[in-house]
Amino acid sequence: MIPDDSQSRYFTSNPTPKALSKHEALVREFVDYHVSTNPNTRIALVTSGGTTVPLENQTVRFIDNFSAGTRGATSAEYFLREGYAVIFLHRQYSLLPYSRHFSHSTNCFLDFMDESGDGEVVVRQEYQQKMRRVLEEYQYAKKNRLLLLLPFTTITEYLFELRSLATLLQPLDSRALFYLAAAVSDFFIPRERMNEHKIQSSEVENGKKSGDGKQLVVNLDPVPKFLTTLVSQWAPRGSMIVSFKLETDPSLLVSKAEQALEKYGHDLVIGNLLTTRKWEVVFVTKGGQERWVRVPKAKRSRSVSGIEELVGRAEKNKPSDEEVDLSG
Ligand SMILES: CC(C)(COP(=O)(O)O)[C@@H](O)C(=O)NCCC(=O)N[C@@H](CSSC[C@H](N)C(=O)O)C(=O)O
Repeated sequence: MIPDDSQSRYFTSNPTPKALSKHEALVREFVDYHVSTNPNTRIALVTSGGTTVPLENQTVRFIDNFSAGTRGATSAEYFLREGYAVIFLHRQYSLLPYSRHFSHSTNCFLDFMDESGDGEVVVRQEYQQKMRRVLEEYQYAKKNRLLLLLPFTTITEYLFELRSLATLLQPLDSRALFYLAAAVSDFFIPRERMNEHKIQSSEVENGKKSGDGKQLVVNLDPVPKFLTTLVSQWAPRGSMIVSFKLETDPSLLVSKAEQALEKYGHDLVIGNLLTTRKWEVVFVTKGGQERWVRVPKAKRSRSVSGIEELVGRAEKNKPSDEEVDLSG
């Protein structure tokens, strides 16, 4: 399928991200290393966090979204535990695998530390077991080069990276898996309509930036639908592609997930609602099958990634039918 004009135009009218060539070199080395050390190696490209839409080329203001990267960071840990090597394409400064347990403002690492009797700084007794587990997994991933962290910020950086990384994973065929948990902007300002410099409030006040009143009017275009091209061109033949569908209206979720599956022709859509995303997801597959997966009420303080069942599906095509407890 030839990418439609809007997609081609998107890549030709937006500058290639400065970090792209460095990231491509890192991915080539990562893939070569794992394929040479284990020909059966499986690599998951996990995207995580929210993309921004700049309002000015020299960006002072941008449109962002709510995503903190919990889904992606949590799921990446499960992929690593399942033996995948993981390329973690994430929003810069969003949550990361392993450090997510201790980095957020609600989980500040200093709250896990204390001063021992002889003045040494130590991990408090009640956190020793958890910290040890996370530290061991982190050190194992690092020692075996299983986790490659690549940051993005804007929607443009994300889409350029997604196209390049998918193409670089081609040699892996069915050993590649795409887990698209990033919250991707649906609207953007085309470069030709983008202010170069900071929008001056004085321009808005004297009506230069709006129709009649003193509002700042911003006209956004829809981001071209790249999932089609990812599925039909960029991604390796036989790779498993999982996207997420986010809604706020429960009555839309399953049907929109089914429409996405129909439209893009990939393997699985994991649907989630903004308000309940941390403890329930719905797996929607071809043929309109839907399975809700929920974290039991008693464990809802921890996020759900849905990954065990997903990996089960990836490995065996279908998980067993019983309800699963997926507290992350
Ligand atoms: C972002 C969350 C909700 C996780 O939240 P945190 O744990 O706080 O990070 C994630 O689970 C999710 O739904 N991610 C996907 C959200 C999203 O943008 N989905 C797109 C589909 S994939 S983006 C592809 C693009 N729009 C296209 O169609 O080509 C959509 O709903 O439309």
